[in-house]
Amino acid sequence: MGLFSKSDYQPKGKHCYITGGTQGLGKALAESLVKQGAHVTVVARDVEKGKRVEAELKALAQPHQIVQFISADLTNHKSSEQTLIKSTEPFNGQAPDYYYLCAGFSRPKYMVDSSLAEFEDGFNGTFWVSAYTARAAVKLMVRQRRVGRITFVSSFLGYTTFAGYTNYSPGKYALRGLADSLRSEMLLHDIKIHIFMPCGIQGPGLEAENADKPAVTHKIEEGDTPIPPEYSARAMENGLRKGYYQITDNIVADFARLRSNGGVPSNNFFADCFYLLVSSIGIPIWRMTADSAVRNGRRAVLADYEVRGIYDNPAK
Ligand SMILES: NC(=O)C1=CN([C@@H]2O[C@H](COP(=O)(O)OP(=O)(O)OC[C@H]3O[C@@H](n4cnc5c(N)ncnc54)[C@H](OP(=O)(O)O)[C@@H]3O)[C@@H](O)[C@H]2O)C=CC1
Ligand SMILES: CCCCCCCCCCCCCCCC(=O)[C@@H](N)CO
Repeated sequence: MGLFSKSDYQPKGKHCYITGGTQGLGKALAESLVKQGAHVTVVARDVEKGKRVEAELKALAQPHQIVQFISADLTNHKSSEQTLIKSTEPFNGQAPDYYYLCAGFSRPKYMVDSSLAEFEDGFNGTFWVSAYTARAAVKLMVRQRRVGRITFVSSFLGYTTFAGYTNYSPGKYALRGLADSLRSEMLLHDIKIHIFMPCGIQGPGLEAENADKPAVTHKIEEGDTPIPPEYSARAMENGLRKGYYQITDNIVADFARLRSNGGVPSNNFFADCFYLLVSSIGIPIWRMTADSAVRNGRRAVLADYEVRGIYDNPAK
């Protein structure tokens, strides 16, 4: 977007559908959108928290703005579809305009230590939790000949990954595959697709995952300083305003973006050439440090497995 041309990202008066809008990034976004004059639907599971957030958002809104919370588990495709339809009730059945797919969760663990359920929950809670809603949204919008935009939320760990994220990165990488293909298809219908690839975001989600994060995973992440959800939401909306397809929240993520990007549209052609050049040297160096952090953690992990009787025990 040029300095004097108006961005076509204009939440005012739009119906914004925010999954995971009751805390962290999604809640910060909901607040920002309400303040900009949007109608907002927030979706998450916990009813009590949802009602509380709905009241907080209503307090920020003008009387004509619609603010509603709907409780649903979005890892289920039927509830994902029904929830979207339900959100259209105050709008005469018209599909929402802007979608922000923030719902997600993360419980880092070594694969050796994960149950099958934890492994599957990881993928469901990162991929299907957004994919079902995206599918329902494009079908509804196209059927109604509506235009709009869908923003997925992946992660820095959707570009590159390391020990501890076998149940998280696969779904976050998969979201990138989905968004890349959908972006191309939606050129047919003038529906804009974006994907946000943030680094650490402070809040209850991160606190919960840090509570039992493997030491090696912690160590590799030392170089990243989590930012408040409001900053993260602002980075996302800045990218939307500029019309970026892949949106990052810092320069390190831009290095990862250029090193792992499936040939998607550039943000800024010349800046992207620079990021690619620097990352061609920087990323391999970073990978050496990450791998050595894993090797340095080896002794403690193997000793722990010895104590827990993992070795030569078919039941573990
Ligand atoms: N925090 C971080 O460091 C980073 C986070 N991300 C990603 O950004 C997004 C936001 O993260 P963060 O701010 O930490 O979010 P939180 O973990 O704090 O909040 C997650 C939100 O999603 C909702 N949610 C989770 N699972 C479901 C489900 N199955 N159905 C419906 N709603 C669900 C939660 O509500 P409820 O539990 O009531 O359903 C809550 O509102 C996530 O997708 C995360 O993976 C990316 C990079 C870094
Ligand atoms: C030149 C290259 C240098 C690279 C330095 C990189 C340092 C590692 C950053 C790891 C950041 C992880 C953030 C995402 C967290 C996330 O998604 C989880 N919290 C899940 O919720």
